[in-house]
Amino acid sequence: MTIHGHTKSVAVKIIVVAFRPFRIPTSAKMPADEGVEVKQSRLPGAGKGLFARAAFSPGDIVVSVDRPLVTELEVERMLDTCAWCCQRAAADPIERKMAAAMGIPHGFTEVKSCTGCRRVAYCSRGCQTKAWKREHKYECKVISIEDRPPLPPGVRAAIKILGRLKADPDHAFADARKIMSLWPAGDPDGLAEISRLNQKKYEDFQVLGHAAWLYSGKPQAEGLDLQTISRKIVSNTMHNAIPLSSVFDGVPLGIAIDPLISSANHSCDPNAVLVLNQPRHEMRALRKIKAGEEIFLSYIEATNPSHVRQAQLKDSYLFTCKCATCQNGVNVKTDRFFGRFEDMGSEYRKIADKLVSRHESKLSKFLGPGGDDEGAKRIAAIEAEAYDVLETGQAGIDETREAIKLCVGSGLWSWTRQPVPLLCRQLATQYLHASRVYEAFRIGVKLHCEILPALYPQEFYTDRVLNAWSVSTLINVLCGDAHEELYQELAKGGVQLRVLYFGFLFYLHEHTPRAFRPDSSFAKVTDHTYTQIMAGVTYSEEELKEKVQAAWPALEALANNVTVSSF
Ligand SMILES: C[S@@+](CC[C@H](N)C(=O)[O-])C[C@H]1O[C@@H](n2cnc3c(N)ncnc32)[C@H](O)[C@@H]1O
Repeated sequence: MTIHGHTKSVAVKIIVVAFRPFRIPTSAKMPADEGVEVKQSRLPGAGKGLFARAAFSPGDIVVSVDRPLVTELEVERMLDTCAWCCQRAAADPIERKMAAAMGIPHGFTEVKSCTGCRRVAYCSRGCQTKAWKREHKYECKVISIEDRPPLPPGVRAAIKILGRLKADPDHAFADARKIMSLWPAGDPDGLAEISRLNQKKYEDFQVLGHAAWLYSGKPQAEGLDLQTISRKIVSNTMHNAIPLSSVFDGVPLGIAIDPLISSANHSCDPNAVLVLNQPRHEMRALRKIKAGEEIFLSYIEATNPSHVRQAQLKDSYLFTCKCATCQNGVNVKTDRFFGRFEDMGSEYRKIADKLVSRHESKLSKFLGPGGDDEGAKRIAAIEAEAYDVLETGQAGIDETREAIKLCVGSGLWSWTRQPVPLLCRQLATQYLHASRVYEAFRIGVKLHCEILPALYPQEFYTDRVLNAWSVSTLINVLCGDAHEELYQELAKGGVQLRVLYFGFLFYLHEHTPRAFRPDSSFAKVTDHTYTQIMAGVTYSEEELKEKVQAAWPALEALANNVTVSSF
């Protein structure tokens, strides 16, 4: 088979949204814990932290846990996702068909609901048995009551832990104590701080904790105050939750909490990242970590400017970040603008003036310290508008595109200063939903060639690998009959899609096992694709690599040509 022919055999229409929202991948792992230890953090007022006992190189697994101590699905996922291994089964028939064609697990996973409660589901007898033995027997009756609304994840976690505590206090208390000892609820100062920062949230969690105890039938266990334990577990589960999302498409699945992974403090310049290999959680080194160094994850998108990060950490996690980056002040890479306000054209100044009044109430959130002159206010107003488009969840293609144009067109934002990269990811997803394959491909290429390498220097970073996978599947679609005309037009301009496909195939083959694991479902899918495609070509890998190298500058030129005026 020739290069020209190869893609026809694997062309599938991609409707699965493979562009994930920009988020730090969130699953951790706890390795055999000899490599790490929990001790007092050097971050002021941050309590304990996770420390390396051995040296790690970039990409090394620092911690790996088969399954976190607690995982709880979102209420919306309880009937289409396995409550034990967290594998989702796509319900939409078209999504299912397409995912199955690509060998992606949510395309062929089947889940069956528990016949006792009909509130949770499992993908296999094995998962159901393990779940029953460990936890479901404690919650099945409690959650089955028909007129009871579905309970939030933190409450369900507390119900299971209370059940285990009642049945086997000696054993279960060790686990419960580990969760309770996490900050903030594990520390009287931490609790006082959260009630000061957000009294309502604090009280809500206390009420939910009490509800979990009541719903569990007011359990008692000798020597234990289960009411207080229930409140602490709900509070700490909600405050320290690691969000779980599906590796292939970023669908939010639920939350996890684990004493080891959850001991890692946050840094805005993390040296490790959490990767979910359902249901295994792994923490991987992003750079060299010396023995004795503290290991940090980022709980949020660390490439946001510092005022946005601080606001997000306060809103979601109720703390003020004391990491080294934040201690150094705001003049860090994430905060730097590309241009100066004085150079902003009059057209953009006028737009910014209008935005100043529209966003008056939230300008302070976007104003850097000491910057409240007219220029700073206009910049803050543009930023407020752009983050609004990102965060409301209501924006359409036009709004997202306009927000990118506003930032980059103003001359102050580069393509790599947030929220522009986040908006690009959003736009790519929106184009995909609208079946605008070529536009999604262009943005994906811009992300691959320019934006993501600048934001995440590690080639094995999961978001880079996932984006490469999206682009490769889009090329596949563009090589199909439906896009023949466009294909020829691109070829005339020097963009040889079928050759470039191999560039992505090789990239994925090399980096997926490192970003995830060789035995992860994602690595299996990319490996299968690689084997299938390579079996059908007459060239050797070396020959193909040479062709890719020669074709690559055309792809880079395409990325470079994605400018505000070409939108
Ligand atoms: C998941 S726990 C991490 C373990 C925690 N330090 C402990 O002692 O249990 C998250 C809590 O740690 C603290 N923390 C984590 N990162 C921090 C940071 N960068 N600055 C200040 N406090 C931090 C906050 O109290 C936060 O609520």
